[in-house]
Amino acid sequence: MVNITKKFPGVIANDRVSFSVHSGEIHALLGENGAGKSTLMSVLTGLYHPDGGEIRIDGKRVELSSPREAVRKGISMVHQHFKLVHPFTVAENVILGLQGLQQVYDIKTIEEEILECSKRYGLTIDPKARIWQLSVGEQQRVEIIKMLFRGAEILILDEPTAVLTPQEATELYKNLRNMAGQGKAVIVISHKMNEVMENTDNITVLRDGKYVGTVPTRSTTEAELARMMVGRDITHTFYKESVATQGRVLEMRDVSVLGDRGRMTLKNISLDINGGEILGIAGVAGNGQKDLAEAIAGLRSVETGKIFVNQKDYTCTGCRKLIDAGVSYIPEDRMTTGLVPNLNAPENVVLKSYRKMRGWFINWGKIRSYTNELIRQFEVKLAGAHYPVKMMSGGNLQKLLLAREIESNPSLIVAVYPMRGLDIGATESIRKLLIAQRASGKAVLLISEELDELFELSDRIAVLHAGEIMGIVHPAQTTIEAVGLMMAGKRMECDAS
Ligand SMILES: Nc1ncnc2c1ncn2[C@@H]1O[C@H](COP(=O)(O)OP(=O)(O)OP(=O)(O)O)[C@@H](O)[C@H]1O
Repeated sequence: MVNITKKFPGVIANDRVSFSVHSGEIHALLGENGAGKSTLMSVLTGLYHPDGGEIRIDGKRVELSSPREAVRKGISMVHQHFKLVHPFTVAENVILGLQGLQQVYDIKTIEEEILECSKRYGLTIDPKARIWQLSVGEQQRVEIIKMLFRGAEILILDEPTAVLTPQEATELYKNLRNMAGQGKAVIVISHKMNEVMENTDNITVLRDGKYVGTVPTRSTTEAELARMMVGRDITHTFYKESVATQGRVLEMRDVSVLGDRGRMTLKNISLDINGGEILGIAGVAGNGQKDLAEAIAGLRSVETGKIFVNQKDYTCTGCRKLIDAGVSYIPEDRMTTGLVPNLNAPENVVLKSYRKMRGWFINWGKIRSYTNELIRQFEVKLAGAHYPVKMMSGGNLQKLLLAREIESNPSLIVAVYPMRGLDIGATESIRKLLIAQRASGKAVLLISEELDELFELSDRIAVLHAGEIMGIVHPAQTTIEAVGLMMAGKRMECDAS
């Protein structure tokens, strides 16, 4: 890609960016939220037409006028949000969108070819399984197989490990290395420095829509990369001082909850959080974390048991009452539960509080200046104040959501993977924000897959496995390995609840 420029109203998302990738390598694309990584890859996959610059494959200039054209030229991408049809089988999903629809596909042959492909690249999958039956890691394999089936030579993955367990992430990189070994060019967008350092060959850094440089992974350091990304040193400066805990803010007693498929996904959960305390929830994704957060936020009804907030019973009262009781909720799914994609930033900011405004009409002037203040304080980059938030970059969306929830002065913050998709600078500031909330007497429930993060931030950690709490531990009195065993189903005998 040579001197690629892509402009959106008010933003130059890519400003004469050049980028090359070679067959046989895994190449990381790094940059802060909003640096222009996804835009550059959207240009490469034919989704956006660049305003300037050119793309060459094997030295020859090409026009990628549509995603289909890019696929034809051997370029495919796995997006952060998978594009699979859940009631269909793996094989049916692989066929969807294949070229030459006039051709009749024999599903048996396709299934055999999928098995062959999965063996060749180590991507174990059952071609007959339906997507909804698969774990997130398996769904990602289907997306990769789809790319390979379309003859991809350049494979792009946007934050591929954000939704994976540490074991799945290791497995994924093993597979990607295998593909690179067979001559593919692999591009990975990632915010996880250690993962990039361990698994890639070269790293290209973008900053504010501009190309900063490309460095071989083995001759760089995390500190150098951080400098390239943000233009200054990033230091881990936050200090978690001890805070005298205050009254009990959340209390759950023997709570059981039904999941979407009618199974009990939370079984007899009892836990509590005091003001001035962060309770971490550890566990492999899909072990009841989502339902736990939804039950506390009032989005999922409780089958048995009780939920108290500030000593008042809020069992099954619904989410409005819980918002009024001071429960903030940062959901995993920021685009459908957290924000309304087609509304702009001020409209999203006021969504939960407009009812409390005085008078008959909404005071948009006041809301806009409040939004501007949030944007300044949380360093959110907007696509434009009047644009729907769906046009913002993933990390900036997350920051906007966090800004709304934290600034509503809650007594309890339920944060589900709040650092997911955030760059190092933003991760650091969100960590500091959570610590500051704790210092000001708020109770925080922090759900995360990153054990390091949970150990650093939490006062206590509850480990969820198959919808049950395996134990509650103090980070200073346990090890990551012990928590890992509990995540796999080992029950802790004496706990810190
Ligand atoms: N469709 C669009 N319309 C208007 N502006 C856009 C659009 N897509 C991206 N932008 C803007 O372009 C800039 C670059 O966004 P992009 O999504 O490429 O960043 P990114 O590096 O991928 O960020 P993240 O790490 O947060 O995903 C941002 O300022 C974003 O708001």
